[in-house]
Amino acid sequence: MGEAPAFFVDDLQNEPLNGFELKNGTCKTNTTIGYKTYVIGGADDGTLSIEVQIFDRNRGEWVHPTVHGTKPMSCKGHSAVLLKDRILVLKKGSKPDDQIWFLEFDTEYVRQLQKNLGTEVVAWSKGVTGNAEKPIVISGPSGVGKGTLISMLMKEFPSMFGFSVSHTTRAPRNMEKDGVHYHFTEKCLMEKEIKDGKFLEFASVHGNLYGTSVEAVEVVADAGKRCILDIDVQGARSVRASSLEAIFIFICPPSMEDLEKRLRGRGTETEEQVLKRLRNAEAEIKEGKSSKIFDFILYNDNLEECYEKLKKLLGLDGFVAAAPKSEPKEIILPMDHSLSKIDDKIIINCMPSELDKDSKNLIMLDVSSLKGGAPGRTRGLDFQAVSSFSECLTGANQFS
Ligand SMILES: Nc1ncnc2c1ncn2[C@@H]1O[C@H](COP(=O)(O)OP(=O)(O)OP(=O)(O)O)[C@@H](O)[C@H]1O
Ligand SMILES: Nc1nc2c(ncn2[C@@H]2O[C@H](COP(=O)(O)O)[C@@H](O)[C@H]2O)c(=O)[nH]1
Repeated sequence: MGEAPAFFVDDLQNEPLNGFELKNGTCKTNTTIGYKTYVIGGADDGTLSIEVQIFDRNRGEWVHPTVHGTKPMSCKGHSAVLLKDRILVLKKGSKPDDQIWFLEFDTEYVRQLQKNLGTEVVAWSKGVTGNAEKPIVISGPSGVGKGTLISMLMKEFPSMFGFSVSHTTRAPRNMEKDGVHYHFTEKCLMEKEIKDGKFLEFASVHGNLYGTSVEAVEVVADAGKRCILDIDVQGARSVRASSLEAIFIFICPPSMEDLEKRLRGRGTETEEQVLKRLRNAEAEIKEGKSSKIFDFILYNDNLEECYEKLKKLLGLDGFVAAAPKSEPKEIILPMDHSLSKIDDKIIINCMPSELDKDSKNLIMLDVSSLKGGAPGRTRGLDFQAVSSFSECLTGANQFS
């Protein structure tokens, strides 16, 4: 706390409008919520970095918040709009997939962090159009055939599913590739990243640390695919308790003897590791069958039959691959724009030149169905091009 020489207290005490750019050239915006003013932006050193400072009006002093989530890259300026629990930040002159960001100040995630850390916290999350399909969590004892079933699904439906690449501290097996099968990492590094909030879940499994990073799940959804997680029962329990809505499937072996045969047959573990995995399997099967974590239990006796059942419960039996999905809507926000807000709709006035004044010059950004947020993406944004403010209220014209 204390001084923040790059910012101008006088400007703030004159109470400029929310989202107003404080000073030409510095490209900062300020947004006042109660007695706090959130100042977003940075000094113009060629590229404008996006920093966050809070001015506490009661105390008359600056607060340097703990900033979580992935921070937006520098840009040529931005606009800011106050929403219920976050500030919408529109970056100017950025690529379509990098122009909408949210600075969360009162979401569940931020409130929890504030409670744990006892400091002022804000968190960044990137805005994404459209929604992600519910991820699929697949659990079961080691050697039951989870990986085999997932590979079959990914091979038959390559454009539909994507695999969540976990982090692990175990050593790679012969054919395993870093970044494909796992992100192979060091224990101390993974522990630090867990502390930094980068993981959706993690667990100690058979003597090694495994975990699903938030990013691992988000990149699959960014690619328009449905994410599949292959994680143990502890991890499934953590995901069940998280805000991620998913379908939970437990794969059971027909018998312990079959499981042992499969594990030994795979030939990837030492005798000591095989015994450890088999010991853990008994407790996992008990929990998988009895706990309320899983929506479905599948017995993997005959592989083909089990695969057919898996496809059936995912609604894929008799599925004929459809034409590829249309590309997501892409718009580029012009540098020169002004903003208005009507309920959950942000109207971006693109200020057309005289030459193209007949064209639609308003973009409506609908923020009524936002989902998710830090430490992942904020999804559910929708754009429409409109030609008048009254059209924004009816939402008649789809952006094309
Ligand atoms: N229904 C089945 N019948 C016989 N063998 C099977 C069946 N399903 C899988 N297997 C074989 O069992 C072995 C273990 O399968 P897989 O590696 O898919 O297990 P997993 O559950 O992913 O294990 P882990 O959790 O250790 O990664 C493999 O050699 C695989 O070919
Ligand atoms: N909780 C988590 N468990 C995970 C994750 N990734 C894999 N696993 C589970 O670990 C065991 C062993 O896997 P192996 O590749 O060493 O045979 C298996 O049950 C996996 O499901 C994770 O990110 N989190």
